[in-house]
Amino acid sequence: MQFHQIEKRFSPESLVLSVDSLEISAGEFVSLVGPSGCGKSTLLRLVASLDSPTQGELLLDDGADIERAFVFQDANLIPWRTAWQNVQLPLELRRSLNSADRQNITAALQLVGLREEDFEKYPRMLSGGMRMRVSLARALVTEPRILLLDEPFAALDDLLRNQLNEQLLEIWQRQKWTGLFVTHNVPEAVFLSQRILVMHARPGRIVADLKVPFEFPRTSELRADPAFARFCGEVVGHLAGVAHA
Ligand SMILES: Nc1ncnc2c1ncn2[C@@H]1O[C@H](COP(=O)(O)OP(=O)(O)OP(=O)(O)O)[C@@H](O)[C@H]1O
Repeated sequence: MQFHQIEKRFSPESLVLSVDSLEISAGEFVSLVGPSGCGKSTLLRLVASLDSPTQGELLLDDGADIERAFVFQDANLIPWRTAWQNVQLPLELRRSLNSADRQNITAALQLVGLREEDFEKYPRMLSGGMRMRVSLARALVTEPRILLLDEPFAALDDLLRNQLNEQLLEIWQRQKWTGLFVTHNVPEAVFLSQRILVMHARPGRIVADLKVPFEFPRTSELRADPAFARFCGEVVGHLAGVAHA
């Protein structure tokens, strides 16, 4: 994925996002961190083609038709559909379901850690963490090559967030989609990513592009490693630089 001289304005006088040059390799896991309003969600929406740049060129590998899926902070499940039926939705919007689709729905729900007894439950019967798992399964069932995640775990407690981070990484290592992950949580960005883009507001732009120096697979022990804390400190330093710039 390549950004060339990208600008996004919602009105002529307000430059919301400006990215001169950025390249993200296929299969890379990249996090975006930065203060509120610096354009993180806008950048994701441009990649998803939910919005278009005012200027510049955004090239996606395999062209504009590349399969993309979005996961938001709110699970956005349909209340009158079961977990299984929610995951079914993006497939049924495209075609009538075949038996391979049915297997894929079950596989996606299992992949995110849902038990079979939960498949037939309605969203109100599921915990916040389980709802987010269903939301993730609904994105994965379309077999995206690019997965866009906008603060998906922000509403969850730390323990659950850590657990979902570990599971998300396992899934990524198996499927190797390109991951773009927005978070305000620096340890989460460090734990998940190969690379962190630190952004600055007004206009939104990338001020640091940091390679995360930890090998995969990553396990929960990494969070207790002093090198992990040091690197988080480095990212926070860049953010603080952003805050005081
Ligand atoms: N549809 C829109 N119309 C007008 N302005 C918009 C629109 N969408 C976003 N903006 C503005 O663009 C800027 C960037 O918004 P964006 O949501 O991308 O920031 P963000 O970094 O994701 O913020 P947060 O961390 O708070 O979610 C903000 O000033 C916002 O008000």
